[in-house]
Amino acid sequence: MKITMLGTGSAFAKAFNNNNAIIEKEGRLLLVDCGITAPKALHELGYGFNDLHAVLITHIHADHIGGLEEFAFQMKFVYGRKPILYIADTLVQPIWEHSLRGGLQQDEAETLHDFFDVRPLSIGARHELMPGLNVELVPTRHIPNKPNFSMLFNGFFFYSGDTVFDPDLLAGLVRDRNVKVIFHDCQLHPPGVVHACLPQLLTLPAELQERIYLMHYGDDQPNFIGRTGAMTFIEQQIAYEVEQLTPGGNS
Ligand SMILES: O=c1ccn([C@@H]2O[C@@H]3COP(=O)(O)O[C@H]3[C@H]2O)c(=O)[nH]1
Ligand SMILES: [Zn+2]
Ligand SMILES: [Zn+2]
Repeated sequence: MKITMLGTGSAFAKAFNNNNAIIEKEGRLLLVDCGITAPKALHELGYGFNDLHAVLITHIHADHIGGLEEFAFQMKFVYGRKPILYIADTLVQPIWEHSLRGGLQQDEAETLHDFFDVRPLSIGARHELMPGLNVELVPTRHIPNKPNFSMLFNGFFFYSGDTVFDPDLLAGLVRDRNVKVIFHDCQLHPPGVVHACLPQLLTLPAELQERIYLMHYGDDQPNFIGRTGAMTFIEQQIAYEVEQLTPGGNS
């Protein structure tokens, strides 16, 4: 499985794009989140929306869904087909009513289903997203009373969808689920109120840190290179073979 971050920036970063990714498996592309900067970032990598097999959403914040209006309009009016939208079943109604409806609704296009082939994902099940790639939604804490999901891909690759520091969850993933690679959002400066912050992540034991790759960071990330313990910054617009990032892999 190959992953390329379209961006690795925090919601307010300007030197980095929004923290969205493309996962490639068996020749198909999955977009993981589609923030404000995603349309341009995709274009800069040589892709258009019609090249994507599907989009998967973690939660309803603009740096994760702000590009969906353009995605929907392009697919309907330029390419004439409905793209697959994978989203937690509990977010199907809110993403339309609280976000997309304002821009997308018009005569004869009254619902989310007029733009997307909606595939609701239930919690606690493993869902096949495309050949060779499955996902399990892991509810994570981000903003009180606002549903948010991290993603466990193929049982070994955990990708956080914006989460507070949760050392018990991380330890359990590695101990009980044999998770090998963790992409984790990282706010560089404390306090970590809605995201894990770097000083918190640095308290994790080395055997956890060595599996952790940091993303969703602020513009002063260059000042922190070499100050992340056994954790490694992921860089945007570089393709990584996830299997090679496992401890003992060839990274
Ligand atoms: O209660 C709140 C809600 C939001 N925020 C900021 O807004 C940003 C929205 O996107 P994000 O989830 O990537 O990061 C969030 C934070 O930077 C915050 O600091 N406290
Ligand atoms: Zn975010
Ligand atoms: Zn968020």
